[in-house]
Amino acid sequence: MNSLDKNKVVLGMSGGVDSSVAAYLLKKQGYEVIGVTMKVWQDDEEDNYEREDGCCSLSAAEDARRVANKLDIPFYVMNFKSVFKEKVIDYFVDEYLHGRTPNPCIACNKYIKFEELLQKAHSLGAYYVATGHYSRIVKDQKTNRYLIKKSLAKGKDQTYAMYNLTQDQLKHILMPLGEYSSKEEIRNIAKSLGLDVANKPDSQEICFIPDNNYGRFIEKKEGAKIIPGNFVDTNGNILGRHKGIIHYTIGQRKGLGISLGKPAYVVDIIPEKNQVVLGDNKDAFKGKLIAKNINFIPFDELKSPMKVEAKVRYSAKPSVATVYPLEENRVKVEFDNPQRAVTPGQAVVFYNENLLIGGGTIVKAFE
Ligand SMILES: Nc1ncnc2c1ncn2[C@@H]1O[C@H](COP(=O)(O)OP(=O)(O)OP(=O)(O)O)[C@@H](O)[C@H]1O
Repeated sequence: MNSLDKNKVVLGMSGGVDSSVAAYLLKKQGYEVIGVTMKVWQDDEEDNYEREDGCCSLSAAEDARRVANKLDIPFYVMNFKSVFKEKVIDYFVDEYLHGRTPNPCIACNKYIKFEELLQKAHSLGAYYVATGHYSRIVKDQKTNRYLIKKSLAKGKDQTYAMYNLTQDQLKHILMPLGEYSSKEEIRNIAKSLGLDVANKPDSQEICFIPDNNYGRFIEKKEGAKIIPGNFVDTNGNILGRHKGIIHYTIGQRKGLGISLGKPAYVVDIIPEKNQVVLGDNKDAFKGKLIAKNINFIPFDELKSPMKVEAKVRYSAKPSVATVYPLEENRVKVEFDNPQRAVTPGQAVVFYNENLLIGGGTIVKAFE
């Protein structure tokens, strides 16, 4: 570790405008920057890097290479396919098969970008790994802990997917975009540098499923295990047939393929019975949840109940709640106002204004 150079950083470059501008900003700050595009997504039969879309397309790597050339920084394409399959894709598929709704970006941040890529950075002698995420990492001078704060760009903040990073990871991460107040500013920097990625659209939610059809993606990989079952009402009465639990998520209304003469919403999924429970919109609201695999950022352990603002999904508004510590690294969260579509498998993430307090994986929601 002693031989790591604190002036050297490996930057994950996805060929988009954010990581391209991050390269420029880091270089301007005096860092020796090494650009890396990770190839992460692989298909069993075909090599999907050849496609024109998705973060790992050939064109994405070529975009990143062109930016690196223009900024005069070394650039490599590295193969992370097998670890990405194990830590992100297999987890993603398995969660759906068990009736939960996973968040692959959280797994990718923890295990790929800030673990595997960080290890690569260290093997190249770099102390830091950097990304174009909208998030701020600051060191608390009093406690010497690394804290995560929301980005200043409203609507772009990506801290939700970082709640489970450790202090050891955080001390090696740089995110130079967090201090900027809008994406527009970042695009303008790219334009002023003459980078042709300046107007590229934002990347979509799941990088390895470019058409967003995750049901088909899982079916193609795990076809045999997807078994149709019953839609039931909240009293357990059978309403009709569903296509397999992987095709549904809590709160879903569209694409149910059943007509009940009134709007119907998925309010629960019972994997043991292979059932999807349909109800009214009001049935999709829950006031309490249990979460596991809890990680806190400003401290190691929660010793007494804490008032926070909590988010139950990436796009949810933070809502006032109390977090109660439980055994086995779990918590109970009680919201002041019930939340819609609290979904097992998704993360609940706690904030105190701009400060990320921590979070965990939702196990169940109730009342
Ligand atoms: N395939 C990849 N290889 C290397 N780094 C990556 C890759 N995909 C994402 N990253 C890094 O993670 C950051 C956040 O990724 P995300 O998918 O949210 O992209 P984004 O916010 O649209 O950024 P960009 O505009 O740089 O694509 C990127 O800015 C980049 O630093």
